[in-house]
Amino acid sequence: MRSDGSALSLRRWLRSAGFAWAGIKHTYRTQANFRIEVGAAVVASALALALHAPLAPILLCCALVLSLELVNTAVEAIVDHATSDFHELARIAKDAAAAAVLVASIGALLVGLVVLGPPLLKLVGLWR
Ligand SMILES: Nc1ncnc2c1ncn2[C@@H]1O[C@H](COP(=O)(O)OP(=O)(O)OP(=O)(O)O)[C@@H](O)[C@H]1O
Repeated sequence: MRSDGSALSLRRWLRSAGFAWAGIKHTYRTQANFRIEVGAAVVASALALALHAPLAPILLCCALVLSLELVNTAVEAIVDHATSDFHELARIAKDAAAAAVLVASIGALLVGLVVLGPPLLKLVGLWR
């Protein structure tokens, strides 16, 4: 009985994960910014590994920026579905969602500079 329940929960979880993966694939296909952010995440993570810098803050920042880009894509889709007319509330929703990505990206850039900057400067001999 209990194992049946666990199997059902796992199947539900896998089904939800499938929908989520479809959302990631759609965003990657349609949003150039998301592709750039994925590329930046790969480069920053590889640099952290190569320079033996802390990986956790880099991964956390990448997850935050990519998640907010996914939410931004969702907001754009909902707004476009709701109206094709120009509307002040539609503008506010899209601008605020885009601003969330911008704020997270600036934060991620600053964290990247703080975490990766010193080991990079040491590597090129500009930091003792
Ligand atoms: N229906 C609308 N009503 C009012 N303003 C809108 C509407 N649709 C878009 N805008 C304005 O135009 C801006 C750009 O909208 P758009 O949907 O092109 O977003 P985008 O960030 O360029 O999307 P994408 O990344 O998919 O190209 C919005 O941030 C908003 O200011």
